[in-house]
Amino acid sequence: MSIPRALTIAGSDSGGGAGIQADLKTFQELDVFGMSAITAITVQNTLGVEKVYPLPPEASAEQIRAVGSDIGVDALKTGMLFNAEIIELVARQIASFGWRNVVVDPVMIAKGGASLLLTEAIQAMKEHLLPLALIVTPNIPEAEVLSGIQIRTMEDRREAAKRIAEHGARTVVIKGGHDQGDRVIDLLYDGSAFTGLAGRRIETKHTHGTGCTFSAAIAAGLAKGLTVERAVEEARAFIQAAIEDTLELGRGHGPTNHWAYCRRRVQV
Ligand SMILES: Nc1ncnc2c1ncn2[C@@H]1O[C@H](COP(=O)(O)OP(=O)(O)O)[C@@H](O)[C@H]1O
Ligand SMILES: Cc1ncc(COP(=O)(O)OP(=O)(O)O)c(N)n1
Repeated sequence: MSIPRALTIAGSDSGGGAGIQADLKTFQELDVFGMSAITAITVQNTLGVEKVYPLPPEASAEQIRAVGSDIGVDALKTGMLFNAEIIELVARQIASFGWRNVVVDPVMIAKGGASLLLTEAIQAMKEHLLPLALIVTPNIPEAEVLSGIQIRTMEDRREAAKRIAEHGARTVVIKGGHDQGDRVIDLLYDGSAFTGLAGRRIETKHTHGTGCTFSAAIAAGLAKGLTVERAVEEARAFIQAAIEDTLELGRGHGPTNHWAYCRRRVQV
């Protein structure tokens, strides 16, 4: 039996709730062998990001080459990439391996307001990374930046998804974690049709790393051979359980519970 293998190309979160740490926990919980290429080290806890130390761009590229040429990659996700040089080298590696199951989480700003992507790197993301994406998963502010339009209504959200798809991403999922009201709606656009995936908004401040965890769960599903739609569905179930069964860690925005989804499955 072959073991599904997934790679995360992202930043390290010392607090363990987001970034590489969240991704590897998610891969492990979803029965996928996880590997990492670290792009930056953040000094971070539930109170916010204190400092960012980007690694030399070649360090990211070499980690990708090392695991790709030896262990192999069934699916990958990108997270915090920080600058244009890292984006360009990462995109070059992905293209040279010909990997197709690519999930791009266009991480820009942490919930506490720290910048995780330099403004001048946005163009590089559009130009070099989005054309390689099977799925791109912006939250609402990221979708505004990538599409160049303000999102107020569902119609705006659909228009933004279309514009983001024009950069070459095959599927766009605009996440609804920033929605107001009692529902969150993730909007999926596959280049021709829209699907609104609605769920109950869970009232909690402990949502640190939701976007990282969601995109990692999608990558895990793709690594296991799920379709895009099924991988997104399972990722939604995974993150909802992780938000609901809160861990109450730290004094700020705490991490989600990466054990919750599988523990619930064992109980039923
Ligand atoms: N309070 C919440 N209740 C239910 N689902 C949520 C909540 N916050 C985020 N989500 C879900 O978590 C996933 C990540 O979304 P989001 O928080 O918008 O990403 P990001 O961390 O990039 O801002 C989406 O599937 C979204 O619907
Ligand atoms: C190292 C690192 N990568 C990404 C993020 C942002 O994660 P996200 O899932 O968008 O969650 P919040 O920061 O919005 O809570 C991060 N903080 N650190």
